[in-house]
Amino acid sequence: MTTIIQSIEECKLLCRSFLTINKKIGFVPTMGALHQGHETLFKRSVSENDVTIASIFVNPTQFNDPKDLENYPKTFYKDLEILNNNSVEYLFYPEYQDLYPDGYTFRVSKNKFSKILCGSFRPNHFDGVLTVVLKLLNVILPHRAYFGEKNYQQLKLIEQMCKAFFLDVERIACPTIRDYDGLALSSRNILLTMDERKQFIFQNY
Ligand SMILES: Nc1ncnc2c1ncn2[C@@H]1O[C@H](COP(=O)(O)OP(=O)(O)OP(=O)(O)O)[C@@H](O)[C@H]1O
Ligand SMILES: CC(C)(CO)[C@@H](O)C(=O)[O-]
Ligand code: BAL
Repeated sequence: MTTIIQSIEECKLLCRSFLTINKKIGFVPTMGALHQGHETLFKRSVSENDVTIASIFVNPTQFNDPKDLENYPKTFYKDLEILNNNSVEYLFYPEYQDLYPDGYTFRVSKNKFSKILCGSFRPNHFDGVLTVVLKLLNVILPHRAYFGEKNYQQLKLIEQMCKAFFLDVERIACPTIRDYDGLALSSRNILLTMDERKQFIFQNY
């Protein structure tokens, strides 16, 4: 059974207790609405570590469009079933106030590479991503953290941040899992109309 942890303090205590007995922690950060793409990250972490912790947190600071944040799919009970079925031991499920006691006055800011590609049409998106990932890594102190290659720019920026701040975590890049028609699996796909879906498949190739 996956155990849900909401408090930062409880999560820190638990993770540090694993470290003192030399247990390797694998961490898979997500925004929920889990699918088979996420499942490959869970499976890999479970097979490579003593304990796996997933997080679900729809991080408001990485959304530049309030409608996108409002419409982001939420499927908590199905997510819990997926975590259980994949033998993920812990779900870290914090609230905004817990993760941002400073009200986002402190942040990780990356110039240059965060401003191009995806970052050019989602202003400040990657500052929000990097800030929340740094917070989560500091709470959990995992040996390994798992990220999808689907979000390639995100993956590269997280790798650069870990190097810049001397974080010990090993970053594991996982291949993109696609749907029957070739479209990369994505939590937001359930919001697409058939026409939008066809257009995205076309853009994929
Ligand atoms: N199809 C996929 N294959 C492999 N990894 C994936 C896939 N989709 C997402 N991931 C990875 O899972 C992690 C959590 O991603 P997230 O919860 O944002 O889901 P998402 O499907 O990318 O959602 P969105 O609709 O926001 O793009 C990220 O590291 C992401 O790269
Ligand atoms: C890494 C992440 C969990 C940070 O909110 C998010 O950007 C995601 O799910 O890709
Ligand atoms: N998986 C990417 C996170 C985002 O779109 O905000």
